[in-house]
Amino acid sequence: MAYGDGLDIRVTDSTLRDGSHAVRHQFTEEQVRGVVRELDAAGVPVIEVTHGDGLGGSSYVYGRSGTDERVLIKAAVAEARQAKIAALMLPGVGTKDDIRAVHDLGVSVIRIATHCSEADISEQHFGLAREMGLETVGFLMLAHRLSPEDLARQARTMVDAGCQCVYVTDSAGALILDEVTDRVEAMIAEIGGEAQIGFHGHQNLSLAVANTMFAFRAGAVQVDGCTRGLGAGAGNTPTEALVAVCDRLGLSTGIDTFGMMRVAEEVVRPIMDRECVVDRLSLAMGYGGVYSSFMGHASRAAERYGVDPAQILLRCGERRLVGGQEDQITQIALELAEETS
Ligand SMILES: C[C@H](O)CC(=O)C(=O)O
Ligand SMILES: [Mn+2]
Repeated sequence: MAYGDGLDIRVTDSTLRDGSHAVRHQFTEEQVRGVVRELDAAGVPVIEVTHGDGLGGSSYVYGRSGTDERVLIKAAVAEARQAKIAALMLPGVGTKDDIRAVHDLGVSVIRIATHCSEADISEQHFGLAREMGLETVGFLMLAHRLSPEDLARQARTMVDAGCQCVYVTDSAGALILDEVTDRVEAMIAEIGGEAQIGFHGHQNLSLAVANTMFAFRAGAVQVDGCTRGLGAGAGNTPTEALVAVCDRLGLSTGIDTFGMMRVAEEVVRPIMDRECVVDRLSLAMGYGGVYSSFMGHASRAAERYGVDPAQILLRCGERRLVGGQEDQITQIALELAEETS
């Protein structure tokens, strides 16, 4: 299966959205301009720019943005010559007014994300986005928590509402190879022919590139990466490594392999606080199936209450917490502090 438009796979680079988690939502306008300019020149077809938790995410609970995301989005649109600019929104965090506003700023792809079992909360947003002529993508987050068949049923809800591509979103970096294949295949059986399938990977179990290739082989034609892996938790599928693998396999992404390597090293690495790595914490998250963006919150709560961040994260996994329940991380830290006092 191929994406079309001469591409086998269409890559969306989410450095300036998922990477926002890893820099505590402090991207500056200058950084966004620089990264967009270079990714665009390397041929990246879609670049996502938003607060890490999507439109409207700047808040006490999720973390305040250093620069208003609309300023960043406007700057990204101004810099892009060929790339489409995408924005992510989570119904309830953002609203339909946010979709209208970023459409007016020049965003052309809207990606609407829900927990994997809650697709129905996205219906009105897909409807509005299609009426406005936006390209639509759906994210079924923490996709490891549902069976392939149940996930496919959720994908059906999104497609019926107007979604043109549904992503298997491995928010915890918890899926392992065939588990990706099974989910993509189940979605193809349910919505193939009506919509495309995508895959968004995290690196917690060191499988992001391999999982992405398993997704492609099963029929996914849109995939995500973050340059230098800059993203939540252990980071995301590194775009430059993904592009190099596709190149070696003769799959066209439209992206310049060596250009991407340069952007990763010379443009993105210098704006990172630290490398995104598979360490004790991020690996425990992949193992325990914990939402990647909980890592920063857990580290801060652990420091504040003098408890082990890995224990916080493992408890988040046991309780099957989902995005939006970040306040419970503090609650768990307090419980652990009480248990050990
Ligand atoms: C809002 C989340 O960070 C979306 C995402 O990238 C994921 O679930 O993974
Ligand atoms: Mn992610």
